[in-house]
Amino acid sequence: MKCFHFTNGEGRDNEEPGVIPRATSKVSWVRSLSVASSSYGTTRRSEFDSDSRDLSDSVAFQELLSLRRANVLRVFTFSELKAASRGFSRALLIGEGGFGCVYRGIVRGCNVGDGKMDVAIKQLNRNGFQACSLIPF
Ligand SMILES: Nc1ncnc2c1ncn2[C@@H]1O[C@H](COP(=O)(O)OP(=O)(O)OP(=O)(O)O)[C@@H](O)[C@H]1O
Repeated sequence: MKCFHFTNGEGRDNEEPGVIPRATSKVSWVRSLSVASSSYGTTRRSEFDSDSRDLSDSVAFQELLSLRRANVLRVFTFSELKAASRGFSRALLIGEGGFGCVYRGIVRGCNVGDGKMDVAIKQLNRNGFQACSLIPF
């Protein structure tokens, strides 16, 4: 999983937001986000298999860079991610990585399909950087 730290959307060049494309992309509040996917809304579970993951992450990173350049990225607030995962419900826990737990969730208002998207949301450990991440599921 790639992690990008940023502050308010006006960050340094090396601060890449982990976001989903959307027509409007104004940022009012952000935390650290991360994203790993090569195809929004159509991520296959096999992308998390060890052999394909590095390539998948690399493709996703390049895609995120081009989306950011096109200014069609949307940053989700902590509240949105919390709501999407029903308050980081243990019932929606789908995994755990070195930096925190990953929850399944649904975000709305995306510029894909019916506007709803299944995502994986990582909540970083409080002992590290307290933040969330969002990954197309
Ligand atoms: N997009 C996703 N779709 C489905 N399951 C996911 C997704 N992302 C993560 N998971 C699940 O959560 C687990 C932990 O994922 P994570 O990316 O946090 O692992 P990691 O790379 O080892 O963690 P870290 O980057 O914190 O070291 C995965 O093994 C997987 O089971």
